[in-house]
This record gives sequence, structure tokens and C-alpha cells, in this order.
Amino acid sequence: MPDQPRVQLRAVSKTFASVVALQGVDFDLKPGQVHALVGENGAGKSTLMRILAGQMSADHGRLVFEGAQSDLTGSAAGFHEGVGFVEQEGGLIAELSGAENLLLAVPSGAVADRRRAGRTITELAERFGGAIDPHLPVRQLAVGQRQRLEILIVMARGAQVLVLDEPTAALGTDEAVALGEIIRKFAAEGGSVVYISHKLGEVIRLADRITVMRRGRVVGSHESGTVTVEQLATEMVGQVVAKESEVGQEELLEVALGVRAVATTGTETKRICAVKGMVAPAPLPGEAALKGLDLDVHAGEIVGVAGVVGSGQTTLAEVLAGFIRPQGGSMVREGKDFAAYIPENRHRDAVALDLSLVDNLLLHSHRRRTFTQAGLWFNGDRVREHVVSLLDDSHVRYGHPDQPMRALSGGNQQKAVVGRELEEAPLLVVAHNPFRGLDVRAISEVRDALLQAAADGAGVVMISPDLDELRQIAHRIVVMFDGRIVGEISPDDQDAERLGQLMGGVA
Ligand SMILES: Nc1ncnc2c1ncn2[C@@H]1O[C@H](COP(=O)(O)OP(=O)(O)OP(=O)(O)O)[C@@H](O)[C@H]1O
Repeated sequence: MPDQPRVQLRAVSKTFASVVALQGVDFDLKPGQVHALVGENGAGKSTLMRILAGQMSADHGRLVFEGAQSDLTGSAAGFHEGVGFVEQEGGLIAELSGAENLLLAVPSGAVADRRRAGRTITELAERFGGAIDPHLPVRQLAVGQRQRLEILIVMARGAQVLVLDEPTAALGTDEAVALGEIIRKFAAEGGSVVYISHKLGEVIRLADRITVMRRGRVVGSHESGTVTVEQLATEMVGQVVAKESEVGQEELLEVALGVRAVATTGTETKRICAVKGMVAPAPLPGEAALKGLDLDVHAGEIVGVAGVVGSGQTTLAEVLAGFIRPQGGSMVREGKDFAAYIPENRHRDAVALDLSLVDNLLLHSHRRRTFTQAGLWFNGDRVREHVVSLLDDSHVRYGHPDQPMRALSGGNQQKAVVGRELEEAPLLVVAHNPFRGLDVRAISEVRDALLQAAADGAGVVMISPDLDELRQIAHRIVVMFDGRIVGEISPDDQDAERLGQLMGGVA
């Protein structure tokens, strides 16, 4: 690996109103290097990369890219062609095909027409692994394919630096492995990769170098192989101050290491939700419809739902949450209709990015009598008090309750959603990939909140593509395939062959 860095970010600082996002950050990236960037939610990782990609200017700082110096402040910042930033929520236009998205991404004339753009994508897919139809609308592609396509488009543009923000958060194990191979091949050909992730084990396996950020500063940087998950986790969170978090250092390390939570099986056995022969249409292309699904959820238990992404998990979540009207079968529920719903796609289904934190957190509880005066208008003070205590209890890092949701880091948005959904102590909790984008501390807090909901008598359905996450807190794990539950395993069951068979539809 050549020793001269391709990218040198120097003394980068950025403040948003009252929030200091970056303070004098230095960051180097070499050709052929996979450089992981880890840190707590709100540590400043995405902001640093947005500045590198030229999407945002800095207050101070400069960049040396392939030997060329530029100032990162003021209007000097502009779209940086050498950098491709693949963000968590996906940056492709869903209605257009891959080929059309590529035509939009390159300077006009660089790729002549759709046919050639399609050929470029196909060739790159063959070279880096995994077939993709470049002429299908992006919305018809599975989540893993969409992400791979976005990476290939970055490569087709000729970018030397690929930045990936939480790339495996919504991927199953096989897709995550395939993505790792693409990344390593890109690096082997001289490309540079910045890999943002909260999955510390994954980071250690994949990266050459790991840089740790905390509260806007770099607090450590290590060659991979010289550092353990425990060291990274400790560096990320610093010394845990009791007042700051109810979660202790030991628990944080357990979460980082994937140790199973002490989840005593609920003592109550009352069935609170019985789904029988459920038939329901899929809400998205590439997702399976429900084709006669049976599922019982009992008070006091966390049921994990495993399966290859697209096997109908999103359809199931939306049926349980009451978003999709079933076409057949039955669902009998205890208690009120309301289910707490932590959806997989936060930006589409859980928050309104341009509305304030107050508005976002008031959803569901806006009809509460205590919030109105004379039953007519909102009591602003009381609403604000409620929202502030909800944000604080959920350990959300924010500047002001009137800030738009957009101003929160991804993980802090997720914490706010979880806090809002669990606040009313509903009997049924549907949590789809609830740890998506969360750091160890937040995972441990959300994990405790879900365990507490179950201990308080709720039935929790937790869907995740990450089996290790399910093993940590589920009392039992059911496996979905093509719109049905095809089997059940115990969280302690390590029989990979049987699990593979179930996930492939062999009951
Ligand atoms: N547009 C914005 N307006 C106001 N504040 C912002 C904006 N973007 C980021 N911030 C703040 O800057 C800080 C750093 O955010 P950033 O998104 O860089 O964190 P992160 O390390 O990527 O976190 P996560 O792991 O949750 O994605 C956060 O406190 C966030 O609230």
C-alpha cells in the first residue's frame, strides 16, 4: 500500500447553531485502504464525510486531495467528483433505472446513452460480483441490490474514494459478506474506502485502519489487528459517568461483544395477538406478500423474526401495526388498537424531517387531555415539558426542541422514535430493525426498553436481518420464508445448517 495519503483533512471544525459537531479533526486516507470511522451517535462522522464529499462547507479546515490543496470553508466547498458518498437512506432516484441514474451522475456526454450506461453497470457488476438488471426501476430492486448499484455508479463515475455510511444496517448476513467482497476488491484495485459502522466486530474484520471519534474529536486511530472490540467500545464512549447514562461500562461492553441479555422468559402466558392464515399484499416491490401466515404473540415475550430480507417481514410489520388491510385470515388483538411501531425505514415511515422535534414527538399523544386547555387548544408549555422529558429520558442529543428532526444525527432520530413509540406502554410492540444506526450505548438503552416493555406485560415482535441481534434479546425466534413462518428456533440454537434450510424455505 503506497504510504502517501490520497486524502488529508486538516483541522476541520463545524458548528450548527449551538451544537459543536467537529472540533479540529484530522483524517488521512490512503490508496488501497479501507479506513473505518466509528463513534457514538452524534460524534460527527457523517458531518466530516459530508464536508469531504463537498456537500457541506466547514467553519475551518483544509483538504489535500491527490496533492491538490483546497479550503473547506465558505463557498469554496462544492461537489467533489473524486468522492462518492453512499448514505444510509440511499441516494438513487427510485423511479429511474440504474442506467438512467448513472447518466444523471456523470458529467453530460461521459456516457452516451442508456444502453451504454447499462453495459457499464453490467460490466462493473461482473467485475465486482453480483448481477444487477440495470434497466429495472430502482424501486423494484431488493435493498442489497440497490446499495450495490449505488456503489457501482460511484465507481463508474471514476471516484477514487468511496464513503459508506452504515452499509450493512439493513442487510442480511450473506449480503453483508458480498458487500465486504466488493469493498475489498475496490481497495485491491487502488480505491480508498471510508467505512462508517457501529458494528465493531465487522469493522475489525474488514478495515485496515480504524479511527474513533467522540463528541466532534478524534480520540484514537489504530491499525486493524492491534485493537479489540472492547478497546474500541471503551474509546468510543469514554469513561461512563453515572449521571450521563444509566447504562454501565460493563453492559456497554456486553452489547459490543454481542452477549445475550439476561432475558428471563416472561411468566405471563396470556396470548395478546393471534394471527391466523394471514393473507396480505406487500407494501413494496421486491417484498413478499403474506400467504397464510400464523403467529401467536404472548404477553411478556420478545419474538424474534428472522429470514432473508424481503421474505415478507415488512408486510408482517405493517399488518401488525395496522398499516395494511389484510385480504384474508384473521388477527385477534388484546387491548386497544394502538401498537407501538418502530419501522425499518425511519425517514419514510417514522419521522417528518422538516417538522420540529416537538411536533414529531407529539404524534400519538396529541389528543391527550392534559395537553389541551379547555379541550380546545394546545397548552404549549405542557407539551414542551412533555417533549423535553421524553427526549431526555431517551438520551437524545439535541440542541433545542424546536429544531427540525433533520438536524439530529441518524442514531439520535432513531432514539427519539423509540422513545415516542414506547412511551404509551402499548400491549403490542412491533420493532423492525430497531438497532439500525445505533451506537453501543443506544443499543443497550433500546434493548433495555424493549426488555422492560416485555417485563411490563407487552408482547414484542422484533424483526432483524441480523441473527446475532435477535439472539441477544429474543425469547424465541421464528423464521420467515416467502410470506409464511416456516419454523422456530431457540436463541441458543447454533445449528447453522437447520437455520440455513429454514431461511431457504426447507421446513
Ligand atoms: N444540519 C444540521 N443542523 C443542525 N445540527 C446538525 C446538522 N447536522 C448534524 N448536526 C449535529 O451535529 C452533530 C454530529 O452529527 P453527525 O450526523 O455528524 O453524527 P454521526 O456521528 O454521523 O451520528 P450517527 O451515528 O447517529 O449517524 C449532532 O449533534 C447533530 O445533531
